Amino acid sequence: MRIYHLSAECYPVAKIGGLGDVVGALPKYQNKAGLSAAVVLPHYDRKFVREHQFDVVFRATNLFGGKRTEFEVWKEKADTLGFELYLIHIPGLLDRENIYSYPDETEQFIAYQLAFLDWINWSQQAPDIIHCHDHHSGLIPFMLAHSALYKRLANTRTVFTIHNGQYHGAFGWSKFAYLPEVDMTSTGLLDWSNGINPLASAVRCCSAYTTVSPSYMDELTWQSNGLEHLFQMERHRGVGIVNGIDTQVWNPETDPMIAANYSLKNIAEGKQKNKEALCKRFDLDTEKPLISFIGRLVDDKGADLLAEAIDRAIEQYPWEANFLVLGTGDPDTEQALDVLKLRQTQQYRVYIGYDEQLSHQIYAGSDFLLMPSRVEPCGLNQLYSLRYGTVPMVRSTGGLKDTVIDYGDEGGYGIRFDQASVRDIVYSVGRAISLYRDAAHMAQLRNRMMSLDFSWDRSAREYIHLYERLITNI
Ligand SMILES: Nc1ncnc2c1ncn2[C@@H]1O[C@H](COP(=O)(O)OP(=O)(O)O[C@H]2O[C@H](CO)[C@@H](O)[C@H](O)[C@H]2O)[C@@H](O)[C@H]1O
Repeated sequence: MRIYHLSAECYPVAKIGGLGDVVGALPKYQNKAGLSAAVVLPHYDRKFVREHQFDVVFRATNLFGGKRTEFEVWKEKADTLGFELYLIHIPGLLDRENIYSYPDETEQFIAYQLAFLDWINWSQQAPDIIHCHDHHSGLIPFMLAHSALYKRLANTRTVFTIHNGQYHGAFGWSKFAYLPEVDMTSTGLLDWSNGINPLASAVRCCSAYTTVSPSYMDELTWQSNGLEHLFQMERHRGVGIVNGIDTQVWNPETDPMIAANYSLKNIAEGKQKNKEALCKRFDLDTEKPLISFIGRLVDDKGADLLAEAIDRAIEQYPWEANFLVLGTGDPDTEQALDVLKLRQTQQYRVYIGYDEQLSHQIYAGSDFLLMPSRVEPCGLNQLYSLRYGTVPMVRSTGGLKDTVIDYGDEGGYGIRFDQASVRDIVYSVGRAISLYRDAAHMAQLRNRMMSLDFSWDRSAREYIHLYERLITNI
């Protein structure tokens, strides 16, 4: 079975968040299971691309917004990632460094999707499945189904995975001219609230759509930034599949980015060494429990609550816990967290920026990982923290609800709270401090967490079942 994954991100080529992790891992596990899965990204002028060799496997010219546009498809020569990696290269449009936020982002992603379809259409290779991730490739199901240009691909099925339903990639009808010739009677399938909405269109036109956890499938029906009605109508066509983690990249036993490797056999010693290294770097004492946050500093992650919650927790539990934040995002939140340093000089540290290595060190060296998310389609941080024996402290929402059981419940291992509020966070910090004081209980929980299996093997199989079902329905 041949599958192409289309996405804006893929670790380690281009990653901003969890989307990159998933697209960098799922295809690898699908190939391990006997499929032929490849990833197609826009071309970015980034470190990985500069440091690896590529062949140009296809070159053509198409019409884009009435203009003849040259594009190339590059393939990474050595397949170093465990899957074939293709880049769509369009001079002047898809040859830049950043992944997002250019003023012509809409044109960039439309051009990427068109070039991909033209490539597989003209080179006469119809895959079994095109698996689109988030709105950046959300127009493909529509174009495939409603443009006569792609009739040759009639037997190809499309799967659309929603990693974040808050962002739709919507744009005005004035840009309709960038799309290829389509059946004009079907253009209603592009529209939502008088604009072209790639996410809504993908949900309506794909063969099946998925969310990255079952709970998030339900949440979209009442919280999806204006698409609630659509998700209520289409609910029966959706499947929730919890993300896995790449256990090769995220493995405390072999992870080259952390201070000391450890496994189930020497958890206490391994955690201690990593905590010492991390605390040394940030000038924190190792006696207190270390509660950390890693992530994009946006309201969906509850990042706007952090500064006040940490400030209050330190006031309420003086000298009882240390806090460390790693993140980048909204300027106001960055500033609030930065300014807090001046007020809380002993028990709080922050690193504003993106640092992959530091994130590994924090998963390994912290005692608790805080995730006060308002919205969390799946969440990977809690899965990484479990793998590294760090207790996740999560708000009960989306995938966090599906993957973390409170330590007060049978078989539990994490700390859960109901509201994304300063009060609930501070209360959970109190629970973390009490738990930390009970060394035997902590040791038992660490054992339990590190024995859990959230690898991609299981979730990759669920995607394969879905593909098989779609293919046999042809
Ligand atoms: N400043 C920083 N420095 C270093 N590393 C950083 C970092 N900020 C974030 N990261 C890393 O980025 C990833 C974040 O992944 P998440 O799944 O938690 O969130 P995200 O919202 O990006 O993903 C969306 O897609 C994923 C994948 O489906 C869903 O799990 C999730 O719920 C959804 O919101 C982790 O690997 C984390 O370590």
